Formats: sequence, structure tokens, C-alpha cells
Amino acid sequence: MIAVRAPATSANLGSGFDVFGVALDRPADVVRVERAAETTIEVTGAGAQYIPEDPAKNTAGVVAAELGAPAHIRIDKGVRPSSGLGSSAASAAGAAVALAELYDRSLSDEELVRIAAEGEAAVSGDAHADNVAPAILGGFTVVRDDGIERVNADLSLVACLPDIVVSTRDARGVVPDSAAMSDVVDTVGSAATLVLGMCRNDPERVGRGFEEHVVTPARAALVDGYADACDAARDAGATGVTVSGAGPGVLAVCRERDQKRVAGALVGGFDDAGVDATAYRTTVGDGATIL
Ligand SMILES: Nc1ncnc2c1ncn2[C@@H]1O[C@H](COP(=O)(O)OP(=O)(O)OP(=O)(O)O)[C@@H](O)[C@H]1O
Ligand SMILES: N[C@@H](CCO)C(=O)O
Repeated sequence: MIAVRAPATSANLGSGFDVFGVALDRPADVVRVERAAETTIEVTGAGAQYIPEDPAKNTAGVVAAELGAPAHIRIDKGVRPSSGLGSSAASAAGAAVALAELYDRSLSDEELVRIAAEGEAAVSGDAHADNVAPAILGGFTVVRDDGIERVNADLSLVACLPDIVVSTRDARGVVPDSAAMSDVVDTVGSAATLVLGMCRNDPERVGRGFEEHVVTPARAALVDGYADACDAARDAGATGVTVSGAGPGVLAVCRERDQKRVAGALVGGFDDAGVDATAYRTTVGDGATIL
């Protein structure tokens, strides 16, 4: 039996739609695999009742089929589905790393990411790799068709999960088809600032790099309480706040000394809007790890 811990991730970070992603130190899924004649899946943990155990509909089962590696797969969910914290990607990444080990396949990180992204395609309709790349490689990642860049970063983050369901499939439907040139210029400036901030472990630059005015407002409209939560987090010292992935999760960056206050402020802001929420005080984490 092989067991792998695969982390939650936050994609986009505002200015890097479908490009940027970051591994979070917590929460995480644990994926356990054993060889079997055909693939079966058992899911327990956070939101397990909403996750299909049919291998053709579960990201981990799709990965097993892609790899030609049938197994009994047990997934203990730490990352709630439809959260914006890369729940489906955590299972896909965990399965890819665990099954490659179980079947002695020597695959590069890029190959593992491509296979895990096929699992994502099965649920969201699109093989975007901005969650599975950091879930496998850890750190902050930049995903493009021609390869993946990765840097380590040391930053205090808060991931806040309101008790609302937004599926990635639905949230991709509200992304505008085009953008004004002035918004494109702003986004490029933000993205460049964010990358510098990641390389320098600088929460100010990373926070400014979250600014983006095309995709984020369309996604934020799907998240009740988003504006209240952002205002409260900024007042508490967050240097940046944005929608995590496709939402409804929210990601804040801050200085370490402000992390506890920012977490409380995000939960309080959602509460003011009548929405229950859970906050995870976290950092940039490692990728999927064999236990
Ligand atoms: N192993 C799995 N873990 C979680 N969700 C899964 C899994 N397999 C299939 N799904 C389905 O995928 C959907 C959740 O994925 P979705 O991409 O919408 O959310 P997410 O991964 O939390 O968000 P995001 O990609 O924005 O960070 C749900 O419909 C769920 O049933
Ligand atoms: N980049 C993806 C991440 C969610 O899986 C999106 O925003 O739709």
C-alpha cells in the first residue's frame, strides 16, 4: 500500500488566471492505493457525500485510467469539494504520485502534472493545470503550455472557506470572453509585481499583485459576503485578498504577525453578511509527499 499526502492549492492569485498557483501547507487529502484487477474508489472525510465513487467521475479514478494503473483507491478528504482550494486537484495529484510509485513508473514531474490535469478535465471540462502543478511540485508555480516554472516562497497566508458551493464548471461560465487593453496592461503589471514578491518573500508586493479587474469581479459576484470579508481582512492587515481559484474560497496574504487577526476578520466579515466560514492559517507548502 502506498499513501500520499496531497495539499490544498490556490490557483490564479488574482492576476494569474489559469497560470499561477500555490501549494498551501494545510488542509490536505490523503490518498491510499493498493494494486487491484480493476479500479474501485472509497471516499471519506470533508464533503465525501458530494464526491462520486465511480472511477470515471472521480479525478483519482481518471488518473488511474490514464496511467493504466488499476487500484483500490481510498481518499480521505481534508479539502472540501467545490471550495476553490483545489479539492479535485489534491485527489488527482495524490493519485498520480501514489500510482506512479505503486506501479514503479518513473515519470517526470511534468508528466505527472499532465496526467493529473486529465483528472481535472473530467470534472471541470478543462485540463487546466494551475492547481495540480503546485499540488505535485509544491511552492509557487507558473504553468504555461511550454512548461512549468516553480519557486519556493515563505509567506503567511489565510485561506477562508465560506459555507457556499460554487463549482469550477459554473465559475468558468462567468469569465468574460474579452478584456479592455487598459485591463490587460494592469493585469500584466500586477502579475509581474506578484512574481517579484514571491521571489523576495514580500507580502506587500504579492498582495498588490493580487489586483485584477476582469475575472476576479465576475467570480466575486458569486460569493455572498466577499466584499465584507475583504474589507475586514484589509483593516486587519492583509496586504492582499482575492478569490481563491474559482471560489468560493478567499485567499489573503499578510505579515506573520497579522495572520491571526486576518483569519478572524475574514470569518467575521462573512458572518456580518450572514455566511458561516472557516479560516485556515497557512503558509506556502510542499507538494504531494509519500507518507
Ligand atoms: N476526488 C475528488 N475530490 C473532490 N472533488 C471531486 C473528486 N472527484 C470528482 N470531484 C468532483 O469535482 C467537483 C469539485 O471540483 P471543483 O473543481 O469544482 O472544486 P475545487 O477543486 O474545490 O475548486 P478549484 O479547482 O476552484 O480550486 C465536485 O463536483 C466533485 O464531486
Ligand atoms: N484557473 C482555474 C482554477 C480553478 O480550478 C479557474 O479559475 O477556473
